[in-house]
Amino acid sequence: MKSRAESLQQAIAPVAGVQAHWRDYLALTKPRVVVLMVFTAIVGMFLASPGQVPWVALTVGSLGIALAAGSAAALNHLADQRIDAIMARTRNRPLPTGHLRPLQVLAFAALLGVVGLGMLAAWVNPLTAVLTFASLIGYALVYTLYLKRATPQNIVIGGAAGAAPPLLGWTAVTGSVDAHALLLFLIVFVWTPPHFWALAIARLKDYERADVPMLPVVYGERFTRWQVLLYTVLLLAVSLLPWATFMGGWLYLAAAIGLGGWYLMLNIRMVTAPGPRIPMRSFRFSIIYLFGLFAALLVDRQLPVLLGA
Ligand code: HEM
Ligand SMILES: CC(C)=CCC/C(C)=C/CC/C(C)=C/COP(=O)(O)OP(=O)(O)O
Repeated sequence: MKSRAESLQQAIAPVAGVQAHWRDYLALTKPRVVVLMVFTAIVGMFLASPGQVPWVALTVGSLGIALAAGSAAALNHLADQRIDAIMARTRNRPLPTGHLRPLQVLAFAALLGVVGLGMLAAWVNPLTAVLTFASLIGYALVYTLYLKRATPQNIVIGGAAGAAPPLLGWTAVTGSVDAHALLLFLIVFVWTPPHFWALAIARLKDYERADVPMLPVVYGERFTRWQVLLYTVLLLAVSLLPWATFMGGWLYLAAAIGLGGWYLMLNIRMVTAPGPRIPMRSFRFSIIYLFGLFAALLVDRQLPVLLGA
């Protein structure tokens, strides 16, 4: 019979012959996703600030949000290890390959979560800490453990967690929720379904094999392609609201129309051209689109400063 210490030692030791590497820990945090999220948070901070962005919000706020999001992503790896081991796209992740053990992942997620939320509570403000905690729970528990396995609308509802960062950036500066902050949240919220469903179409076989009820698995590929197009039209309309409400100027409007027009054309081809090529292109472009749209908001706001006016 093993002692508790031996069992614990076995749970946190790497699988024989497989060395855990710092890259495995980095992979747990879904770094590229978190980078884009933090970028949207930083844009939220700039738009919330009438003058200079407060230094503490910018540095501690961004780091705290990044650590909390990384913690949520690590918990997603932990909860999804069975699914991840089945899908070709995810089977090389640190848990399915045995590079890391569940207890190591749990300890790492707890560390990131406590440090990130602690930083926000201590140096930013309680509202930002509470909303960030809600996003962490929303993604790691509500989306991953429940919605993802329960309903094809999983990412529509669960998308609220991923859409939170611009709102979190805003509250980090002002300490309160504002209609403009909710508008930034709405843009990412409406962007999420076409972002993800394009990938789900391209990786349909993976989701079927893992028995995850993603929209194309339950309602078929054709229906999902139309849903992607529908949300893209809605996104184009919603993306004009920052201009209509004077949060963005003409430069932003041009970017919203240009990027939105391109995304719309691509997703029209989504319903006219069969095969996985357009869905994969649409998924990749969704990332360029969101980055470009938020970059345009930032440049538009900072233009007078950049031009020295
Ligand atoms: C519930 C909402 C979301 C779902 C279900 C979702 C789903 C996914 C999936 C499955 C991938 C592929 C990951 C991989 O192959 O490793 C991905 C990639 C990505 N997502 Fe999302 N996403 C969501 C929200 C977001 C948000 C809010 C952002 C940023 C603001 C974002 C940014 C990205 C980026 C940058 C990538 C590319 C990552 C890479 O190349 O490694 N996603 N997303
Ligand atoms: C605190 C805060 C801002 C939290 C947000 C957390 C966060 C990192 C959200 C990311 C959304 C995402 C990549 C979902 C995919 O999960 P999936 O399980 O469907 O995809 P997978 O199959 O690639 O794991």
